[in-house]
Amino acid sequence: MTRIEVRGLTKRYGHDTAVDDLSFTVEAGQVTGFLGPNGAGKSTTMKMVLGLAAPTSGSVTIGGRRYRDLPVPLTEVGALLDAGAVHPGRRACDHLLALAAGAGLPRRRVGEVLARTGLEPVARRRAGEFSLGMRQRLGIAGALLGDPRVLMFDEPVNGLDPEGIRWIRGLMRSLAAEGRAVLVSSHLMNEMAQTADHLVVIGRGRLIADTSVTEFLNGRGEGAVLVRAEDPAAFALRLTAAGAVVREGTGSAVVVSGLTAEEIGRLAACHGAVLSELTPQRPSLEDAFMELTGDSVEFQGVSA
Ligand SMILES: Nc1ncnc2c1ncn2[C@@H]1O[C@H](COP(=O)(O)OP(=O)(O)OP(=O)(O)O)[C@@H](O)[C@H]1O
Repeated sequence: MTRIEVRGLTKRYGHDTAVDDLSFTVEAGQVTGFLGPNGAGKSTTMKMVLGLAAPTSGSVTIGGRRYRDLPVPLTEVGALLDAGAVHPGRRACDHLLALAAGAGLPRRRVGEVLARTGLEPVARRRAGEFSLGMRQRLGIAGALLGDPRVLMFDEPVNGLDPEGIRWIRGLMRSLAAEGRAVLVSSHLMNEMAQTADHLVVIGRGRLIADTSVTEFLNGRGEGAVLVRAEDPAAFALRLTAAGAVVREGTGSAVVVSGLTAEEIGRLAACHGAVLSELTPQRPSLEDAFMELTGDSVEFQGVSA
């Protein structure tokens, strides 16, 4: 099984450390979400996987070999780093034919990847006339050309409409189902939770979390509890006396932290309070992500 292995990877630009002693593995048959705020070092790491940037120290291998030691790289690893990197005057099919010829791949692969990415009807149009979604598909067609076992996509859903996003999600899932190792970067936790099996989270170049999505979702503790009581003011006093922190919610509801839903239910039963709602509020995925990466955000705005 071909996998990407990142070991002690470090990249410094002058005094700045973009990637800091990073180690993780991208397994075959899975979509691994590569998450981090802007400037976390995701693109730099991906460039090092592809030999486009040299590590200051550490190593990264694809199927046990460094990128530069791969005899025909396009057949081992495909990547979409920048969808804009196609000459605007080139027809989509000519762009792919040139890539195929350069890697010694048969011409039939061009037809196959055009079909897989839904670009057949526009194959003879120039890349400069393409929408962002079509350019993304063309970039992905190029990544798939050599039928590689490892695929990397840098922010593939950025700027896409819902249809484009759904298509990319489906494609990632099907590539993983074919046994390929798929690494996808994003700064959106919600997006990754819907697509990925595994998450590698980095901040300021360092590893923050390396976990399955299921583990991550289960590990998020119970947050506050939404409570709707017949007499909210009276029950709020009971809650505060029991050590809870009570905030106003929408309508007559209050948001309670410091007690579990079960404890609040018992308290209500004990005092004969009538509740019409008792709902644990799980912190959103984005909240959980912000909590994880909060200290490593490069530029923080000041809220009013
Ligand atoms: N060629 C370069 N020269 C100097 N600094 C660089 C270079 N490339 C990246 N950096 C710096 O390295 C850090 C990591 O950047 P990188 O683009 O890898 O982050 P990222 O996680 O991909 O961010 P984003 O989500 O914004 O694309 C940033 O502080 C960036 O300014």
